[in-house]
Amino acid sequence: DFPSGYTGYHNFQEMVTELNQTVTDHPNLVRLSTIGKSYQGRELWTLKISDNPGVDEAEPEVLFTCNMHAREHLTVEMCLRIIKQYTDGYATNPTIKNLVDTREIWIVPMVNPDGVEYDIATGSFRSWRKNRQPNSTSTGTDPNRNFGYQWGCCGGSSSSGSSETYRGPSAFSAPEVARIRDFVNGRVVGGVQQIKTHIDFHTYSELILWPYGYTYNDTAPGLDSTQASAFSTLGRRMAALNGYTPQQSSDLYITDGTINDWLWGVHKIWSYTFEMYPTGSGGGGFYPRDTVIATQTARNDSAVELFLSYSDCVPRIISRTC
Ligand SMILES: NS(=O)(=O)N[C@@H](Cc1ccccc1)C(=O)O
Ligand SMILES: [Zn+2]
Repeated sequence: DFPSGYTGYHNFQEMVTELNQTVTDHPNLVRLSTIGKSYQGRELWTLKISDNPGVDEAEPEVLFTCNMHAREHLTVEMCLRIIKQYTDGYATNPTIKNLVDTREIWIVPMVNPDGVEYDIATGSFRSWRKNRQPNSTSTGTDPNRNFGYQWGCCGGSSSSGSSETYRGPSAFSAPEVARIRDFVNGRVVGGVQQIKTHIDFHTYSELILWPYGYTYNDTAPGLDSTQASAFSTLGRRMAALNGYTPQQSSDLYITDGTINDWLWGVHKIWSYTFEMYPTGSGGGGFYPRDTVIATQTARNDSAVELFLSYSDCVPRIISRTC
């Protein structure tokens, strides 16, 4: 489990308990489901937040994913913060009520539960990143290099099983990644992808990133200059609210097989990565103490609210219609 100084972070069971409590507290606003199992058989729990959550209403859908990388424990706290804000806040905050009434919000708080539990199993952090799936030479596939858009195309991942950025033997070889694929593919209704926007929360560096990661070019097949402008405008507007640095993800380094590139490349979902606190190892790197959780999750409240407000039509932010 988490060592002293870190007990405020949620392990897998504590996260599940929190989700179950939310269902108890807000039965008319949420539905809890699983999109399948991790490699070791842990459920990939997913919470839907909306008015009439038992009905698929003709409303834009938004996806939040967290804790894809095991050691990035602050991110499950970010997903739990969003859950709390948009359920507890429903009765008292008209802005939140309007967003919940007019959108369907999907939250996967722990994409990589096996990695999370492995990282904390001994009571001392192991700096584990990947999932816990064996490979030919070692253990672990990096879920954020295993998605099937430009998979392994461009030197943005590794073919070595021991590497922190091992892409897997094939796209979607990681069960956790395949389950996200299946869930998103399942949201194509009448030929139209219902999910319009997505944020994947990571740590650390305090950045807001947008596609493509596989190329340095601002535009590329499937991403024209107008779309690039919408991505960067919304990214910059959110960064102005949380103080992170906004940039195309390849400005950081080239990556291939990321969730962002697949969601945009295949589904045209406006997909971002938020790299959370701290900026550098000075702030505790991957392991800031639990005393920062409240401030560093609330720090994103207004950015998330702006994001949700544009989730019906992101190009509206540059005065375009959808
Ligand atoms: N969280 S992190 O330290 O792993 N950094 C992320 C950064 C990242 C995230 C999404 C697209 C490009 C780059 C990574 O997957 O390498
Ligand atoms: Zn990460």
